[in-house]
Amino acid sequence: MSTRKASLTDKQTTNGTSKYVLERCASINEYYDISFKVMLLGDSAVGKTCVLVRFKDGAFLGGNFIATVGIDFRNKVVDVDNLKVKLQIWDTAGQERFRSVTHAYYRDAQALLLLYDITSKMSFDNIRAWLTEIHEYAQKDVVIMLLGNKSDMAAERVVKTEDGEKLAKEYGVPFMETSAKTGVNVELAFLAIARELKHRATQQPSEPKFKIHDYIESQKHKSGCCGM
Ligand SMILES: Nc1nc2c(ncn2[C@@H]2O[C@H](COP(=O)(O)OP(=O)(O)OP(=O)(O)O)[C@@H](O)[C@H]2O)c(=O)[nH]1
Repeated sequence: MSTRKASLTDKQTTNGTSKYVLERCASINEYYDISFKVMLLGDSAVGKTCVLVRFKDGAFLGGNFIATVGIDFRNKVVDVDNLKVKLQIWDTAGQERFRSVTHAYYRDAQALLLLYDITSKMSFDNIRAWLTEIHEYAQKDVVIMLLGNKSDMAAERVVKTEDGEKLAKEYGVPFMETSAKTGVNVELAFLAIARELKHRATQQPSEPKFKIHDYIESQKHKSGCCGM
């Protein structure tokens, strides 16, 4: 189905190397004002596909693990301050053999959600290597968020919450523990990214700067949730 663009471009800003266009677009199924590309990265089996499906469909993909081949994407439109923000979310294959395919997509992403699995020390240790790749291939001003997934698996946990927090602090990126199984913090992660991107794109110099860390903390406390 084709998307009709109603040529209502209101505003265009440049921010470092990235360019955002505020546009009003419509199709029968989808209506949005502004759109951004978000990529999910991290080792195989950390739960990237499950986090995306939880956010998009509100469901958990349990059962047999089927590894992503190459790259896949899904769209979701969310409301941010009366604007319809479309997130085009690219789910990448974590397996090493697909890296050269996924590298080609980094440059177009405005935000990256980098996942590890709290029950896998190796997936956590590999985060530094992922960040090196990101710095090599992604836009300089890309928004990065670190997520420690599978927070429901308390008995199998091998990565402490504090270690995730510490690493995120070292790289200056926001951090949350999520569970695709229970849904904890999944929506918050995407909404925080949507807000950050929307603010970057539309912010007037007179407006106060959006602070993603503060937003996350305030929303966590509002919903009364924590890492679990
Ligand atoms: N308990 C629990 N299991 C999860 C969670 N997220 C994912 N899983 C399970 O972990 C396995 C891997 O999940 P996927 O989402 O396919 O992993 P992926 O990161 O997309 O893997 P690749 O496609 O190979 O990169 C599946 O068996 C999921 O059911 C979670 O939050 N909690």
